[in-house]
Amino acid sequence: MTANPTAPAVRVRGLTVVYKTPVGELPAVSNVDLTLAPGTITGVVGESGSGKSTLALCLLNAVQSPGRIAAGSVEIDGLGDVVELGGEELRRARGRHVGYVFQAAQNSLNPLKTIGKQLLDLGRSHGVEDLRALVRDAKDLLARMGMDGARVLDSYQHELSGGMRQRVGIMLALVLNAKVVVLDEPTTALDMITQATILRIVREVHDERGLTTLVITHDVGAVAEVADNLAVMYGGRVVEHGPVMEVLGSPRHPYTRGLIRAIPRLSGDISLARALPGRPPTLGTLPAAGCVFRERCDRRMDVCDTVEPVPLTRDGRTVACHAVDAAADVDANAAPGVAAGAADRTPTTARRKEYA
Ligand SMILES: Nc1ncnc2c1ncn2[C@@H]1O[C@H](COP(=O)(O)OP(=O)(O)OP(=O)(O)O)[C@@H](O)[C@H]1O
Repeated sequence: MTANPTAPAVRVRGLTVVYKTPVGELPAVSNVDLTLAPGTITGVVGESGSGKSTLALCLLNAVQSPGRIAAGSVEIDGLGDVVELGGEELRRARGRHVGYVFQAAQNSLNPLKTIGKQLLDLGRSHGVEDLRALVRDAKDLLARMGMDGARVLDSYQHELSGGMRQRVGIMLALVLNAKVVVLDEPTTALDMITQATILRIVREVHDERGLTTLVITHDVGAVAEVADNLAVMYGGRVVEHGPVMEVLGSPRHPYTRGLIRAIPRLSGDISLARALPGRPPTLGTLPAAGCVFRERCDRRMDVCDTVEPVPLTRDGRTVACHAVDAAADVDANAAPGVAAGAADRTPTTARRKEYA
């Protein structure tokens, strides 16, 4: 898996998204920094409500009322800060620059038009001149996903199964040749075998076309198959981010460890799988200060109640956890030749930059 350096980078900085609730606006995504390196696939995992879809919508500046982007930027190479785009510029960017498969894509097709008609509408609305080539490309993508392209294009959505509609959604996200592709739960309506096939095709198309891809999923196992990097979200924060095999192989954040421990095993000792105790926070139950994960954490310290941990990057891995920082400092202090400043625990933005 070699990343394509000509693909666009995506830089999310200080992103905060709030939703209006009866008790005021509350953050679903809080001050998130996340870079998608050019030509890589980044998986985003986390329990329901952790903010994955909200973060992904920001790549298209598509957060809908009662939500809004309250702060931050989403810079995409060749496009600029998407948060600043509006009107016609934004409409053109969607589909052309950023392809998107929405969660429940299988339900988002127009029931009154054939898939082929919707494909042509999409092409025309983006000024595609060679509509024949567009249809050819669509058929090719559908065939790769195991479908009869001509038949599918002649069908209405009710004539297709949920899994077929989901694959149509993936085709529509890829067919305009967008260089940034966001897939929100792309395989939920598919059985296990088809999921694996679709993710393999996503990987192939990603490599062939030199894309930068974000894949949101609940399925930690599936993401290991397809992603280069993994971001773990909890309570609207990215609590850990790094190369997928490293994050899954030696998770540092207690939440990542809990998520991995909770994966049911198909072989070996089934009793080793342990559900993470407690429940993820909702917008209303998110603590106003301190670490959002502390109530469920097995490494909770006093500082976690009052100070929110700042994401620190070491050895290409970003983790937001006081306990991990404390342990790393012990190691750093034990190692000869390490700068004394590494033991400074002051959680400031300046410090974050220094590590990043
Ligand atoms: N339209 C909305 N109005 C109010 N709150 C919302 C709205 N959409 C999302 N939220 C809240 O924002 C938080 C993040 O939701 P989001 O859908 O981004 O999470 P998610 O990780 O994608 O969850 P899932 O895996 O279930 O899709 C949740 O607490 C959710 O209840």
